Amino acid sequence: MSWLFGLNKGQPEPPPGLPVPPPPPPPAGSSGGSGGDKPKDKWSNFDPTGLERAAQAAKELDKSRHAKEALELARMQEQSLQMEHQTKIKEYEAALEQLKGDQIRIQGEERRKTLTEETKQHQARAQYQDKLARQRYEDQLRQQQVLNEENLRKQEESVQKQEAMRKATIEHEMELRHKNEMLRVEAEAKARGRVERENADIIREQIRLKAAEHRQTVLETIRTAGAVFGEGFRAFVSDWDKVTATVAGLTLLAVGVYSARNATAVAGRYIEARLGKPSLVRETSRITVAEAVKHPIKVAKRLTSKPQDALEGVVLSPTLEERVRDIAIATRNTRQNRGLYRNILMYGPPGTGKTLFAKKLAVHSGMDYAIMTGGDVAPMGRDGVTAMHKVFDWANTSRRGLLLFVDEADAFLRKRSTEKISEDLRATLNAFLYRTGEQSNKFMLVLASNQPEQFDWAINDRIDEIVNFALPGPEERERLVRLYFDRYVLEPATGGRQRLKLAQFDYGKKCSEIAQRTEGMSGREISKLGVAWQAAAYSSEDGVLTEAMIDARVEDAIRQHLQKMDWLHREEAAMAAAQDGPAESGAKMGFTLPQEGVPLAQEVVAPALEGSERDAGLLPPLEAAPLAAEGLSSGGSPESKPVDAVPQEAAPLAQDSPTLPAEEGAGSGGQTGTAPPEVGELGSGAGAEAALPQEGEAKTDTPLPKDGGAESEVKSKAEVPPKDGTPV
Ligand SMILES: Nc1ncnc2c1ncn2[C@@H]1O[C@H](COP(=O)(O)OP(=O)(O)OP(=O)(O)O)[C@@H](O)[C@H]1O
Repeated sequence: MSWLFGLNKGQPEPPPGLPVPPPPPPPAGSSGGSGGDKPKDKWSNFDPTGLERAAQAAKELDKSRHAKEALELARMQEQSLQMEHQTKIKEYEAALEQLKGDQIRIQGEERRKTLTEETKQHQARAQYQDKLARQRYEDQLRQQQVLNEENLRKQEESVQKQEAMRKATIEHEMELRHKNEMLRVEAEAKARGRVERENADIIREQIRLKAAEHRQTVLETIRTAGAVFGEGFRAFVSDWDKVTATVAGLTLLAVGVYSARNATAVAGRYIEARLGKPSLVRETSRITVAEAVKHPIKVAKRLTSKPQDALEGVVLSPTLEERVRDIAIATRNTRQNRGLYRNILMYGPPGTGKTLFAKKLAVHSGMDYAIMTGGDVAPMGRDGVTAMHKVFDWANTSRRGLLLFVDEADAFLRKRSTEKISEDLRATLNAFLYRTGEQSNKFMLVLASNQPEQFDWAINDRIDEIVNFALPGPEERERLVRLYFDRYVLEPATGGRQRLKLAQFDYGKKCSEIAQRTEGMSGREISKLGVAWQAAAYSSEDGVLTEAMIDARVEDAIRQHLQKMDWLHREEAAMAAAQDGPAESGAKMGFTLPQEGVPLAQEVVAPALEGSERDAGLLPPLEAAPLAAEGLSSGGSPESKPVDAVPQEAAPLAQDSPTLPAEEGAGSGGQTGTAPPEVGELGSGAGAEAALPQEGEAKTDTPLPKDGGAESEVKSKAEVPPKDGTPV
C-alpha cells in the first residue's frame, strides 16, 4: 500500500486498470523552502496529501472491479518487501558474527604476542641470571685456585725444610760412621802386622817344605814315564812283525785319505757337470736335483708335457713364419733322428721375439733349453774360460739335446782383432770357438743379437742359418694387439675371477685402430701396452676398462716410443760423427732405418746370409734354393731383380767352391754387372759400391732398405778380419 502514499517511487507501476492519482501539490508550508527557520514539531513534516490520495484511491478501488486482485498484489508486494528486509537483517547479523570472530582472532593474536614477548623477557632474565651465576662461580673458582696455590706453596716449603733436615742428619751419620771405620781398619792393620812379625819364621819353613815336595813328585813322574816308554819302544823295535804291520797300516791310511779326497772331488765334478747348472746359464729347462726336490709337481708336469706348436703365441710375418717353421720342423726331425744340429743366428731390433721363439723352438723339438747372456761373460775375467768349458761339458751331458741360446751374443763374440776386447775375453771366445768348431748332435747353438755385424768372423763361419726378426708390419701389429688384448684384458674380464671389467665398445675396431697407430713399435712394446691396459683397469675405482683409458695408454706408449726413437737417432748420429761415415753407423745398429731404393747386394753374401733376405721377402726359403746347385739363390726372388745383372760367370765360380758357401755369395757380387770378382776374394765381392778398405773392412755407402737388415749382413759378412787368418 506504500505506493498509495507516494513512498515507493521506484516501485513498479500500479496495475493498468487503476486510475493514477495526480501528484499531490506541495504543502503550503513547504513551498518556497523548507521553512526551516520555524521550530518543527513531530508532525511538521507530515504530508496529508498522501492520506487524501489514499482515501481517494481506496474509494476508486472499491469501485473498481479489479479491487480484489489489486489488494492481493499489494499484499504480495508487501510480503516480498518484508522478506527482503529479513534477508538484509540476516546479512547484517552474519556480518556482525564475522566481526565478532575477527575481534576474537585479533585478541588471540594480541595474547600470543604478549606471551612471546613475556617468554623473551623471561629468557633474557634467565640468561642474565645464568651469566651472573657463572661469573660468581668463576670468581669462586679463582679464589679457590689462589687458595690452593697458597697451600701448595706452603706444603712445598715445609717438605723442603724436612728434606734439608733429613739430609743434614744423614750427612752427620755418614761422617761418624766413616770415622769409626777408619779407626777400625787402622787397629786391624796394626794387629795383623804385629802377628806376621811374630810368625815370620814358621811361614818361611812351610814354603820351603812345599817346594821340595813338588820337585820330588815331578822327578818321580818323569822317571817312571821314561822307563815305561823305553820298555815299550825296545819291545816294539825288537819285534819285526809289529814294525812291518805298523808301517803298512800307516801307508794304507795315507793312501785311503788321499784317494778318498780325490774321489770326492772327481765325483763332485761329475755330478756338477751332469746335474748342476753352470753359473753362466741364466735359465734352463733342464731339471736339476735341487729343483726336482723343491718343485716335484712342476718337474713331473714338465716331464710329461707334450711338445707344443713352435709358433704358438709368436706373431711373425708370413714369410718369416714359414721360414722359422721350417727351422723348427728340421730341428725336431734332427733330434728324433739323432742328426747334427744346425746353428742359428737371429738378429733384429730388441723385443721382436727372438728369445720367445728360441724357447718355443726348444719346447717344440722336445729339447732342453738353456739361456745364457753374452753380458755375463766379460765380468768373469779369467774364470770365463773355465765357465765356458763347464757350459759345454754340461750341454754335452744332455740326453734330450740342448738348445743353447746366447742372448746379446755380440757382447762377447765380438771380433778378436779389435783392441777393445780384453785378453780374458779373447781367451773365453777362443774356448767358445774351440767347443763349437764341430757340429754337434748334443747341442744346438742359437745366437741372438742386435748388432750381428760385430761378430768375429769365425763365429759367422759357424752359423748355418741367419734369421732376421724385423719390426712387426701393420698386419702383424694388429695380430699382436689382438693377442695381447685377448690375453691381458679379455681373458681376465671373462674369466670372472678377477676384478677387471670391460666397457662396451667395438673391440675389433679398436684393435685395428691401435695397430695403425703403433707403427714402429716392437712386439715387446705392444705386449707392454697390453699389461698397461690391465694395470689401468685394476687401478681404476670400479675396475672397468673404458675406451678412453685404452686410448690414454696408447698415447702414452706412442709418446714413449717416439722418445726412444729420438735417443736412438741421436746415438746413431753420434756414432756416425765418431766414425765419420753415416752409412756405417746405420749398419752398426743391425736394424738400420729406411733408405730407399737401392737394390740389395744379396749376391755379396753366402747362403747363410740369405736368411735375412728371405725374411724380407727377397729370397725363397733356403731349402727351395740350394745355392751351390743354382749358382745364385737370390735370382729367384722378384725383389732381387738386380741379381739378374750378375754376370753369368759368377755361377760357375760359385759351383767351383761348394765348400765355401760364404764366398760363393761373395763371389757372385758385382751388382753393377761389371767385372766378375775373383773367387775367394770376399772383399771384392762385397758389391761394386762397397769397395773394401785396405784393412779388409767393407764399407758400403749404399743406402739399404730398413727391413731387409741385409745391410748389416753385407757388412758383417764382408768384414774379413785380416789378422785372423780365416780362409776366405
Ligand atoms: N713376434 C712376437 N710375437 C709375440 N710376442 C712377442 C713378439 N715379439 C716380442 N713379443 C713379446 O715381447 C716379449 C719379449 O720378446 P723377446 O724376449 O723374444 O724379444 P727379443 O727379440 O729376444 O729381445 P732382445 O733382443 O731385447 O732380447 C715376449 O715375451 C713377448 O711377450
